[in-house]
Amino acid sequence: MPRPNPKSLKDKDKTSLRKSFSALVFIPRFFKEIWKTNKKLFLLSSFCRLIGAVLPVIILWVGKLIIDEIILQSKIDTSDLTQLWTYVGIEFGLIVLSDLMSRAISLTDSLLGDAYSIESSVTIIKKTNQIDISLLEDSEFYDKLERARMQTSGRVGLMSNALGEVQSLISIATLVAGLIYFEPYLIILLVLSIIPSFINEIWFSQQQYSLARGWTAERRELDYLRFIGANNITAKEIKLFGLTDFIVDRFKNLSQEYFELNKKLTVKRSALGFVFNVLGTLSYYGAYIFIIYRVIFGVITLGELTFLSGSFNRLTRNLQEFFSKFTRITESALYLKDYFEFIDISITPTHSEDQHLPEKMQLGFEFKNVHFSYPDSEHEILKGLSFKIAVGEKIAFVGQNGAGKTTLTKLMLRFYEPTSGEILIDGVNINRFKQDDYQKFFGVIFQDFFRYEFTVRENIAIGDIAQLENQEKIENAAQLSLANEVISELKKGYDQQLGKRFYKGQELSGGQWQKVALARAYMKDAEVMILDEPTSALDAKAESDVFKRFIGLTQGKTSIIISHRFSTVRQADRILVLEEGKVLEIGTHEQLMANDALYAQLFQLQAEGYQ
Ligand SMILES: Nc1ncnc2c1ncn2[C@@H]1O[C@H](COP(=O)(O)OP(=O)(O)OP(=O)(O)O)[C@@H](O)[C@H]1O
Repeated sequence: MPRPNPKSLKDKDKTSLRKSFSALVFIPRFFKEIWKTNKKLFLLSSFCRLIGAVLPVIILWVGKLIIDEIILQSKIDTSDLTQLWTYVGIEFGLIVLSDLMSRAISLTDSLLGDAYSIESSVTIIKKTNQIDISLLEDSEFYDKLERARMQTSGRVGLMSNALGEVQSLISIATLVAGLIYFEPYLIILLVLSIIPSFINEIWFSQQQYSLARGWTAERRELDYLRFIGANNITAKEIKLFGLTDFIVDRFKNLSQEYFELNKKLTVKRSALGFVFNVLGTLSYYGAYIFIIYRVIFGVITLGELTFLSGSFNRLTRNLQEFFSKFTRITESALYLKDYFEFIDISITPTHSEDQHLPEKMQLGFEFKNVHFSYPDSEHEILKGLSFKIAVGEKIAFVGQNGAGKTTLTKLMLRFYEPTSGEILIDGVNINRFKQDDYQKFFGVIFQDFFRYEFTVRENIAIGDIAQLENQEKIENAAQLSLANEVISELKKGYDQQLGKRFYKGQELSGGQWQKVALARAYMKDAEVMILDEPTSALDAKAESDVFKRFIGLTQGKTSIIISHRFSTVRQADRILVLEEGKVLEIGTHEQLMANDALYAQLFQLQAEGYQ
C-alpha cells in the first residue's frame, strides 16, 4: 500500500492555514447540536463559566483592597480592623465560589460530553445504514467514515475547549479593562509577547492534522492488524499458521513510521513552544519591573502593584491558554468538518421513487439485458442477462465460484445498480419503488450472514426486529429452520447468549449457526425469499429436511435459491445456469438433463461423488 513519507506532507494532504481556519465555520453548527442534546446542562455550564470568568479580576481587586487596607491600618494608631476582616472574608467566599464553579464546569462538561458523544455515535450508525452499500465498499469513503467515528472523544474535548475559550475571553476582557485603567502601555507588551507562541501553535497543529489525515488508511490498517492479531475469531488460524510474528512485524513497521514522523513534529513543537513561552515570561518581568518603579516613585499604591502584577501574570497565562486552546480548536474543527461532511452525504435517491410496491406480484421479475461491473472495477461480472422469474416460482441459480450468482441477488435487492439494462417487477423498473419499502419485500439469508453475539431470541428476531417480543413467532421460525433442535440443547434456551465475546456465551457449530440464521428468513411473511447457500454447512439429512420444509412452506411464494448441492437444486421449479456472467441454460431439471450441457455434467459429477 502506498503511504506518505515525510516529504509527501508538503504535497496532497497538506492542510493550509486557511483550511484550518475555514473549518471553524462548523463550530456554530456543532454548538447547535450540543444545545439540542441537553439544553438545561448547556445553560448551566454557560452560567457557571460566566461566573468563573469574572471571578479572577474581582479576587485580584479584593486582594488590592486588602493590601491597601493593611498599609492604611499600619499607619494609623487607633486601628479598626473590621473593614480588613470583611475584605478577607469576601476574598475567602470568592475563592470558595471560584472552586465551586470550576468543579461545576468539569461536571457539566463531562455529562454534556457523554450525552453528545452518545448522540453523535447514534447519528453515525444511522447515517451509515442510509448509505448505499456500494459507497460503503469504497475505500476513500471508508476513510471518511473512520475519521468521523474516530473523533467522537475529540469532539467532546472540542466542546470543553470552545466553551472554555468563551470563558477565557470574558476573563481576559475584564483583566485587560483593569490594566487599561491603570497602565495601558502594558497591553502592547503583553500582545507582542504572545504572538510568536500563537503562530507556533497554529502551524504545528495544522502539520499534525495533515500527518494524521494523510495516514487515515494506514491507521485503518493498524486497527485491522490489531484486530486480527488479538481476537478469538482469528486466534485459531493465527496460532496454527504461526502468524503472530508476521502480524507483529507488520504492525510494528507501520506504526514505527508514524511514530517517527509524529515524534519529529512533537519534539519541534515543544522545543519552539518553550522558547516562545520564555518570551512570555520575560515580558512579565519587564512589566513587573516597570510597575515596581511606579510604586517607588509613588505613582501607584502597593495594593495596585499586587493587582497589576497579578492581572498581568494571569493575563499572560490566560492568553497563552487561549491561543493553545484555539489551536486545539482549529485542529479538532478539521475533524468536525469530516464529521459533518459524513453526515451530510446526500442520500437523495438518484431516481424518482414514485411507485409503491405491489401487495402481491402479478407478473414477477424480468431481467432485461442486465450488465454489471462493481464500482471502480473494469471487470464485467454480468454480461447481458435476460430472463424472467414468474410469481410463485422457485428458481435456483447455479454456476461455478465467481460466476455472479450472489451479485445477481445484490442487484435484485438494489444494493447496486446495473451498469446497463433493467430489472423489473410487474413491468416497473425496481429503481422506481420507494427505497424504504423495497427491502421489506424480501426475506434474505446470505451465505456470509452475520453471527450476532446476542441471545438466540435476538438472533432470530433480527429477521423482523419489531417481533422481538413475539415468542410464538420466533419459536415457529426456529421450528421451520430446524433451529429448535439446537435451542433445546442450550442451557438457557432462547435466552442463551451466543458467541464467546460476552459473559457465559455459548459458541455454536457452523451448521447450528446456519439453522439459527435461517430462522430469520421465516420471521417475516416476505413476498420474495432469497436463500444464498443457506444449507452449505448442514449435514445431508438436515439439508434435505430444511429444503423439504422450505418448499412446502413457501408454496405460492417466489423464491431464489443459490446452492452448489444438486440434490437441493433439482427440487427447484427451474434452474438458471450462469457461466462467466451469462445465462448458459435455463429450464427444469429434466430439461437441463436432456440438454446435456454444463448442468448435466455437473449434476453427473456430483452424483458420482455420492456413490
Ligand atoms: N464487492 C465486490 N467488489 C468487487 N468485486 C466483487 C465484489 N463482490 C464480488 N465481486 C466479484 O464478482 C464476481 C462474482 O462474485 P459473486 O459473489 O457474485 O459469485 P458467486 O457466483 O456468488 O460465487 P460463489 O459460488 O463463490 O459464492 C467475483 O469475481 C468476485 O470477485
